Parts: sequence; C-alpha cells; structure tokens
Amino acid sequence: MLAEWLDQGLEGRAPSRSEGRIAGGRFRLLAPGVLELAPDTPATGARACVLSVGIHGNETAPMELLGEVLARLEAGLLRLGAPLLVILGNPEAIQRGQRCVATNLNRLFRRDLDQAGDEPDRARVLMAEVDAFYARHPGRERLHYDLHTAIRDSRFPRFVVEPFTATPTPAEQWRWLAGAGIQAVLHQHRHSWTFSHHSKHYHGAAAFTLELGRALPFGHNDLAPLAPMGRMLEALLEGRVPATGEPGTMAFFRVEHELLRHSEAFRLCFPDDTPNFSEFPPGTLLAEDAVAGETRVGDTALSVVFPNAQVEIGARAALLVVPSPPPG
Ligand SMILES: O=C(O)CCC(=O)N[C@@H](CCC(=O)O)C(=O)O
Ligand SMILES: [Zn+2]
Repeated sequence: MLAEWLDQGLEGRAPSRSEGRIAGGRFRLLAPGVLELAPDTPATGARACVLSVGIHGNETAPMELLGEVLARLEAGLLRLGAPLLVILGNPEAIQRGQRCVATNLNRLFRRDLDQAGDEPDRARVLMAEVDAFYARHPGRERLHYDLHTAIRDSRFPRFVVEPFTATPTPAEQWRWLAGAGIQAVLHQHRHSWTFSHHSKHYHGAAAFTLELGRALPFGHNDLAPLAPMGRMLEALLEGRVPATGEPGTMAFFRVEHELLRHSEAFRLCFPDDTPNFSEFPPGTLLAEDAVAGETRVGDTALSVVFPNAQVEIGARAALLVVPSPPPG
C-alpha cells in the first residue's frame, strides 16, 4: 500500500486506501501526496521527521529512494519507531516530468504568501500539514530533510544547503550527514523561503535541502551512491540513531552573494554545463544584466552553485560561495 501510494501519486491516481496498519504502527493519508506514519510506541529519542521529495517534479532519484524505504517498511523488513510525515511535493509537476508547473514551489514557503495559483496553493497546503504535524508532537526533536537532485554535475555530487535562521543546527547533524555520504555543506546567508527553511525558521527543526546527484528521468538513476542515505532514512523511520561519519570529510562553504536575474537581457558568462562548486579567480566576469550591469569576482575567488540563467526575472540565478570553517 505505501509503495503503491507513492506510485499512484506519481501517476496522478487516487490511492485505494486512506489508512491502515504497517509494522509497528499506522499510516494515514492526510491530503494528496501527504502521508502520516504514526508508531504504536515511539522509540526513545525518536525524532518527529518530515521527509519530502518531488518539490521539483523532475527530480526523480529521491522519489525512487524513498519508494524503496517505504517498500521495505511495507514488507515488514523495517518496523516503524518514529512519527513521520512523508510528502510528495508537487504531484502535478511530477506527472508532467517538469521542475514546476508555473513557478518554483521552493520559493513560496512563507506565512505571508499572498500569490494565487497552483504552486502557491500547494505551498499553503504543505505548510499547514507540516505545522499540524509538528504541533501533534510537542517536546519531540524535529527534523526535516527535503530531498532534491541538481540540474548540473557537481564537484560534490551529494551536498546539503543549510537554511539561514537563528536556530543553530545540532552538532550531531554533521556526523549523521557525513555518515549518509554527504560530501559538502553550504550555509545560506539569508532567509530563502524554501521548504526546509520553513521547518527550521518556524519550528526550530534541524532542516536541510539535500542535493543527491543530478536530475534524471525515472529509471535512469544509479541509486548505489545513495545507499548510505537510504540507511539513514531507515534509521530515522525506526527511531534509531543513524550511522555517523567524520564531519571533517565534508567541505564547508557559505554563500557570499546571491546573483539575481533583473532583466530579460541577462546572461551568465560561463558555459551552461559548468558543474556546481566550480571556482572562478578574482576579476572573472560572471554575468551581464541590462539592469544590474556586470558581476565580476572581487578580490577573493568565488565558486558558483545552482547557476541558471533561465529563472524568472527577480529570481536567483546563482549562488556565489566561498569556503568556510567547519562548525564548532
Ligand atoms: O540545480 C539547480 O540549479 C537547482 C537545484 C535545486 O532545486 N535546488 C534547490 C535548493 C534550495 C535551497 O537553496 O535550499 C532550489 O533551487 O530550490
Ligand atoms: Zn530541486
């Protein structure tokens, strides 16, 4: 039923059952693409976990990975030990195999959102479900992993974005992420209104956007490098402490500057297929914009993450980042 729920969501079919039993607890469909797993007896120290995939409809590897974990739970190979909210982010975009339908859902997670349209409506549903889920688990530590894949190759194929908020990230997170095969961490420098930012900013959750390789069509993903990540998700689901790694194995960066597209006549001055975290020396011309003029690297080398000249006007066209010391 659980793996079927995911498949039906991907295909736009209504699920056959809206609640029932699984090993160690119950499942309940709360809204289209929103599944709650409630353990009979939460394990000591279990986190209230939100796991989201498909916020961008063409990022398929996380959906396949989560599908495997849910199938193992359903087959009785795992036993539920933690409260979980499992989210299929943008079903309409997933069915179309597109990043989004009209606008980027992952910029809309703010409580004062007043836009109309499919993605704004979906953001409001998801924010309400996450708010209600965390409210059902007062006193329990909160976690949100929002799983994505990136448009381009990357010097670090598996990395996380740590949203900017006042809430410090618990030190254990760096050990868990290293243990799950994450290779780099990027600290945001300001509020970004992404889904993981919502959970961290409004709920004090340990929350990240996880980039797990490149976005490819269903069936073309190599899930082998994501095996440690799958094991971490299984540990969280069972309420166990995940395997840990050495945070020093990860590269740490912080955002120095956000490059915005201000006009139609905007272009990035490096090839489209430039991998994430490529470094440019001082003086390099990075972008030209009819309104903002030239953007050049200053005195310190900058690396480029998520370059995309095709974004909407006013949206982020790249993050310009520098190495930063590991936390703590
Ligand atoms: O590869 C790209 O250019 C985009 C990949 C992607 O969807 N990234 C997320 C990052 C969210 C964050 O900054 O936390 C996004 O752009 O929404
Ligand atoms: Zn994405």
